[in-house]
Amino acid sequence: MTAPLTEHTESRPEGATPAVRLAGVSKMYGTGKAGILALDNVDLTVAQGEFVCLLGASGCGKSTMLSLVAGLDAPSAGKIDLDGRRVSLMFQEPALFPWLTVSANVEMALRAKKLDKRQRRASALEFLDMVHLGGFGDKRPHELSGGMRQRVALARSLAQDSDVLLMDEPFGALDAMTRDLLHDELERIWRERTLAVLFVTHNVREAVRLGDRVVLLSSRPGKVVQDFPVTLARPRRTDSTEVARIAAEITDHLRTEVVRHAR
Ligand SMILES: Nc1ncnc2c1ncn2[C@@H]1O[C@H](COP(=O)(O)OP(=O)(O)OP(=O)(O)O)[C@@H](O)[C@H]1O
Repeated sequence: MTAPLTEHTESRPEGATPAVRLAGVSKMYGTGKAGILALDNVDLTVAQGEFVCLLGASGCGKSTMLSLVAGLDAPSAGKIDLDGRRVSLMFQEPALFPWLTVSANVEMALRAKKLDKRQRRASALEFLDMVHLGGFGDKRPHELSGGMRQRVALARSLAQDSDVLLMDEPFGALDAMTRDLLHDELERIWRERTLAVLFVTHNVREAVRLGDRVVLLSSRPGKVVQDFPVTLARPRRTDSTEVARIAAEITDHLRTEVVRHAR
């Protein structure tokens, strides 16, 4: 096993404003003998403007963590503090309404705002422009490619005006080329809007391509075991030797966690 890149001490930049704080968070599904402890005493902070990628074996509680931060479920113990920030969640499946146009799908996210119909439409088109889908507003989802549909989902997430973007393997179903393009777009938007991003992936290179930090969870119950700061200059390339080198080191640690679970 290679030496750790860093032990698990939080590598968040000093003085940065915390956007998401998990303190001693545990999640138990069910009770008694049949209960499943999905997360165990997790401490994690994501700063505003920080991009954090979460890696871990299948079933270690990554999606559980996102759903707790999104407020879809409550922790069994511990505290999650967002300090009033708005959160949006994006999944591997874009989950668009097939009977609505692309623009109307994004407009759905704008309904909470006090905008009239015309303003909503104009705003939706701006968000579609942001993800390079200007001109596709009147199409239906089935007329778009998988990558374009994920762009619509991203536009819809951004339209929610959130400060925190939670992404659960959002590009997992896409081909490598499309994924690369979406990495570039996501990185640009993240920077422009100073978002805090918590991004779940199984793809170690993707984590190193995107993350300011890569956080490794143990096998179930998920605990933060290591926190790898990635200080490579941006934009990075998934196929660069530097990304590959760091990804290989992190993969060694991930493999140790996966093997521990398999025993
Ligand atoms: N609603 C639920 N009820 C009961 N158990 C659940 C529920 N949601 C998740 N679990 C269990 O909690 C554990 C963590 O699941 P979770 O989906 O968070 O893991 P994950 O790391 O996202 O997995 P994967 O990488 O395979 O998507 C798993 O054992 C799962 O079976």
